Amino acid sequence: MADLIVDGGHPISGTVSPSGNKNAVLPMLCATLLTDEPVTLENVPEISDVAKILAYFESMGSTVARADDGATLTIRHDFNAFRDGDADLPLGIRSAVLLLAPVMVRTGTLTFDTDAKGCALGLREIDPHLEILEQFGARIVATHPYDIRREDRLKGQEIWADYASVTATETFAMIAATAEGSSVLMNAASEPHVQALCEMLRSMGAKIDGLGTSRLSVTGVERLSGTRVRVPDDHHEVATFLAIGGVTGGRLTVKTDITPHMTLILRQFEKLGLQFETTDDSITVTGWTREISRPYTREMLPKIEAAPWPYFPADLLPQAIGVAVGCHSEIMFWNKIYEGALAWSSELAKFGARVHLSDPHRLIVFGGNNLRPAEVEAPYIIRVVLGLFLAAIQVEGQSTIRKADPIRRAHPRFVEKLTELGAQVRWA
Ligand SMILES: CC(=O)N[C@H]1[C@@H](OP(=O)(O)OP(=O)(O)OC[C@H]2O[C@@H](n3ccc(=O)[nH]c3=O)[C@H](O)[C@@H]2O)O[C@H](CO)[C@@H](O)[C@@H]1O
Ligand SMILES: C=C(OP(=O)(O)O)C(=O)O
Repeated sequence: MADLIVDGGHPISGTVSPSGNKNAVLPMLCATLLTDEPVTLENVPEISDVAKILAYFESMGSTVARADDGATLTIRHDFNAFRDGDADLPLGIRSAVLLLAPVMVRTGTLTFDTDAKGCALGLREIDPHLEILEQFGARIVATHPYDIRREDRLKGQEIWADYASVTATETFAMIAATAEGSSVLMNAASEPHVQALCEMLRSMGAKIDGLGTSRLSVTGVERLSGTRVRVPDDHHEVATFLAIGGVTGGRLTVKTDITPHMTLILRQFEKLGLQFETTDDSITVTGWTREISRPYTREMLPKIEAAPWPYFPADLLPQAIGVAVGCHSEIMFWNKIYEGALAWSSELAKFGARVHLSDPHRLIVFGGNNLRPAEVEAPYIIRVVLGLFLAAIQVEGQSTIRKADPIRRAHPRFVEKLTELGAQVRWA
């Protein structure tokens, strides 16, 4: 495990381009299994989760060609069955669960023994995925390890999910695209990455309606073709860079075409005193007042709530918390999704921040802290490393974030990009 050494208190200014969205590229890579034709993906981030999925493809005999820009991949699969011993799905990443649907559609057989655990945010269940497979007609023959099979083409279904799950919605879309007849998913997730997968499937010939809403309807087609598509920029990374620029007193511009997806995200960071200017292809952080916006309802505690899209994303809550520790007054953070995503907040006390974990979902950050550099340890949660980084980078002096490696799962060249913008930060 590697540590991040952060020399805080220096303005980070300039212009930066964000990477492709990890949570978009992973389902898009998995969807390449739905066709025998080549698929080209542009703006692919060089991250360890992508490397694990590509290693799995190559172990199955698929070809992966990388263009000179390093970010354009052309993938072609020609296996249609597992050979003995080849069926190990990659472990240790949540998106392993996204291989289940396309492998089932492609080969008719699934054997695996993984809980597809990702970041340590609480229980990461696989039940919604298995339920969808079963509802479309696959049979669970054995569990732990799992042996799941289908005899015929999967059959279209109307499903009303318990909750709007990102990866389960992606599983649904990948199965329904070529299932017989029509399918509907109520309580579908609608995150930008879910929309990106559905747009990719459409460009392969799938008939999908309801993108960006909670009702996805799909008319199954016999086969999907190859395509060439671009992975969207990562809205988590866009917001993170802007926050880093703001808390260091810099003026930082992020070049991106995803400003329409950033409206609520920027509004929540504005509650923390960050100031932005937006154009069609860029967002600039221009200042940080440290003042939390006061609600008109004077008795109410200001709050930022994270929930499934179009709410503020749970994967941005740690970064918002990392900004809030430097503000002048108090604000509550409410993670409506995960029951284990806030325990790390006790590390913030080492910077001199005062926080109170009200229950597993709600955290109050008190303002007016006299922050100091600290040595802290990150849990296995990508975006918490960024939250701790935001606390460290705003304080003058040297801080250390132990076990910071999880950011390599989503944010390529993070340290290099920040160094180019004037940050004093390095791996150790
Ligand atoms: C590879 C990938 O894309 N990972 C993302 C995906 O994970 P993932 O798809 O695993 O997350 P889900 O959307 O399934 O939600 C995770 C867990 O939250 C709980 N839950 C969720 C929604 C809800 O309304 N009620 C509820 O209880 C469930 O216990 C569920 O197991 O979406 C999460 C939520 O945006 C993000 O944090 C992850 O980065
Ligand atoms: C929680 C995350 O990832 P995963 O679901 O892959 O663990 C994340 O991307 O912040």
